[in-house]
Amino acid sequence: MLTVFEALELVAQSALPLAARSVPLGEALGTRLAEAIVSDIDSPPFDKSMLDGYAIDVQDSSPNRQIVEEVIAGGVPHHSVKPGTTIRVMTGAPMPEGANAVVKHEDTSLMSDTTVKLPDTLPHEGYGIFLRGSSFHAGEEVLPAGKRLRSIDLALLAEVGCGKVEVVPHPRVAVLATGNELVECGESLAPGQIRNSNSPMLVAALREVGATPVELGIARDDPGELKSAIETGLEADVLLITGGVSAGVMDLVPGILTELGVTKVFHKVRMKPGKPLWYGVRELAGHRTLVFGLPGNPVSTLVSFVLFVKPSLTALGGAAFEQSPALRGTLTTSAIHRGGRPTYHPCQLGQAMDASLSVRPLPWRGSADLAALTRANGLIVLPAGDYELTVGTAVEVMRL
Ligand SMILES: Nc1nc2c(c(=O)[nH]1)N[C@H]1C(S)=C(S)[C@@H](COP(=O)(O)OP(=O)(O)OC[C@H]3O[C@@H](n4cnc5c(N)ncnc54)[C@H](O)[C@@H]3O)O[C@H]1N2
Ligand code: MOO
Repeated sequence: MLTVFEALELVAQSALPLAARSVPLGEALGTRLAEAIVSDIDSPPFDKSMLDGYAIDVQDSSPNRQIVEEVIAGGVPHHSVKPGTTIRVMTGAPMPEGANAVVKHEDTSLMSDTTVKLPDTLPHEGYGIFLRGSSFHAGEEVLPAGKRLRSIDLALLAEVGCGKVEVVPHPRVAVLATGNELVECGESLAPGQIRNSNSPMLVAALREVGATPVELGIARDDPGELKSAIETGLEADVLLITGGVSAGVMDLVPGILTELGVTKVFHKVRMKPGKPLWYGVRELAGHRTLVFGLPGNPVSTLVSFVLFVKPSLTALGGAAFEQSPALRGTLTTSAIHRGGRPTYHPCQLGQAMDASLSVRPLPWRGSADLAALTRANGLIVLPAGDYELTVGTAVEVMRL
């Protein structure tokens, strides 16, 4: 059986960036730029007043000035500032010729409708003005290719006129739950039934990492129903199927995937939970779909998602295939491990008195004990073997 590391290496080989495409700015949040962005303008595009007040020449010593014009944001001055005169400007208005500072409105007093008295001490030259091109110039690169776009980056793209941008798009990820025992969460349970908790969890986890979920509902353990749902799912960039990948009589998923042209890369990984994880790839007419058969138990699904799916999605989105960094913390209670598979054990991470990371293993009843995970904010990575770890032992942890 493959180790987690070996399996991750295989996934990384096929999780390659999606083809870049042009998207409207409103859809670009969280994607990575596929091109460097070069400005078509100086920023600001004109010398701009940063205050409501009076545009003056600081060399002019006249205490009172005649107001020859008012310029609002969006307007343009028609006069220049000459000795003994001033132009009233609003924040955002272009500065008139002949002015080299702005006096704040509240530091002045009006003598008449057309005369203003300036303070005894004038501001220094340049005060209250944002000079043309002082942020950047036309022709300058303002955002590099590969940058992940945050809200502030979208503001800059808008400023330089990019209504559409070339990005590596968010992966589309289909989510299919399988199993005769499953009903949707709004339904009451007949004997032997349980509610589908994997789909809402995966859809939300996908949204958290910026992927676009495509919900395919529940497919019964019926070859026809499974095949048709899987065929739809294969149109996405990634297909997540939960359940039906271990060794039971109804575990039909691997066979159907093979029939639909998905090439198996591996089945089973030495880890707990999540051992029956299945991974394959389909290439058809230039479209690649990564297919994860996630073990049905909700905790197994979650751990497999965190370890394998999440880094794949980041790589598809144009970044490196990387797991969130492993951290070191110190056990605050002892922990016992039994078994030949490394275990990802739920824990509560906190801050110790010396500001280091404290790790409290949580009581956990295995891969169907979803409730225990709601109390956890991390996983302890316990290596394979039979041993006991005492309080104070350093352990590897991952944040959830
Ligand atoms: N003979 C063997 N049996 C099992 C093995 C094995 O290696 N040999 N592996 C065990 C492990 S480990 C796991 S994990 C499970 C995984 O099984 P499957 O992926 O085939 O999943 P199912 O059998 O369909 O379901 C397992 C369990 O999870 C529940 N489930 C399924 N889907 C959902 C859902 N959408 N929401 C909530 N719960 C779900 C399902 O009812 C089962 O209880 O196999 C072991 N067996
Ligand atoms: O590996 Mo299974 O996921 O232990 O329950």
